Amino acid sequence: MSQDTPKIRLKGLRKAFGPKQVLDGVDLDIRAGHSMVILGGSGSGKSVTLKCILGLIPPDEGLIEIDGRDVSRLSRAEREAVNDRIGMLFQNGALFDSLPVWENVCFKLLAQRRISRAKARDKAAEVLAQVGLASSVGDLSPAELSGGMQKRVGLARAIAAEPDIIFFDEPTTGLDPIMGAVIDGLIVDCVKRLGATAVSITHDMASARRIGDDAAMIHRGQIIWRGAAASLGETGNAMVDQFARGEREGPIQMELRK
Ligand SMILES: Nc1ncnc2c1ncn2[C@@H]1O[C@H](COP(=O)(O)OP(=O)(O)OP(=O)(O)O)[C@@H](O)[C@H]1O
Repeated sequence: MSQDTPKIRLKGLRKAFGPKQVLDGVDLDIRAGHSMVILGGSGSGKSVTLKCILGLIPPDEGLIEIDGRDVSRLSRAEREAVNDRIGMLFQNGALFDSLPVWENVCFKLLAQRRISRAKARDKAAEVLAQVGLASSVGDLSPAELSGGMQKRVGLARAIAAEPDIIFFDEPTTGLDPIMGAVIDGLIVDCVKRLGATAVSITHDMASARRIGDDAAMIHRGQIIWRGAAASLGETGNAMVDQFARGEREGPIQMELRK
């Protein structure tokens, strides 16, 4: 594998649900060790793209490569081995209320018997510290935590198994702006510490600029732009700039009026 091989490559990805062509030839390279933010309107296919990469939805056509290897048609066992190297922070935290925080954090490691229960408590404390939480939080139930703390625990769980790819689904949704910025800072720190490749979906432009190196916009089932996340709002692409600035008037609205 050459140094230039993208960590993730999507080529000609197509997916329809009934008559609805959701992905219509998505091409996207995600650079190893970089953070990519995927933007797009509601229902544009961001989550479907993520689910295709995770192997949760089979694409109708196209290639999904991780480290240069096509992963779109793997056996279940092969797929699980790929997903072992992927961490995920879900939009709603998706913590198990029936388990204490420490078991949530080490869930994957425990399920795969990569760690004993005794060691998992120490491991959870270590990872909780990385997201700014005291080890005592490990003994609480997720239901006892604020939304911001739940996100931190979700982040701790996403990084505990030291994945080399991490997906972030709307990481700041539902948080106040300051907590959103705190979570973004933690995401950047954790991703850097692991040297991981990050892929995020977000509607929050401040967050996109903070956590992204690269950004790409999906529209009508295709990637219509990619560039530096820092340039969002001033990319020179009328659609992307309208979206990033949240303006009512512009090419995207004109299309809706048709
Ligand atoms: N399992 C499914 N069965 C049928 N249609 C689906 C399925 N999953 C997604 N869709 C449709 O695919 C389209 C894209 O959905 P997707 O969840 O990827 O949007 P999104 O870009 O993530 O939107 P949002 O920003 O609102 O979360 C939507 O019209 C949705 O209804």
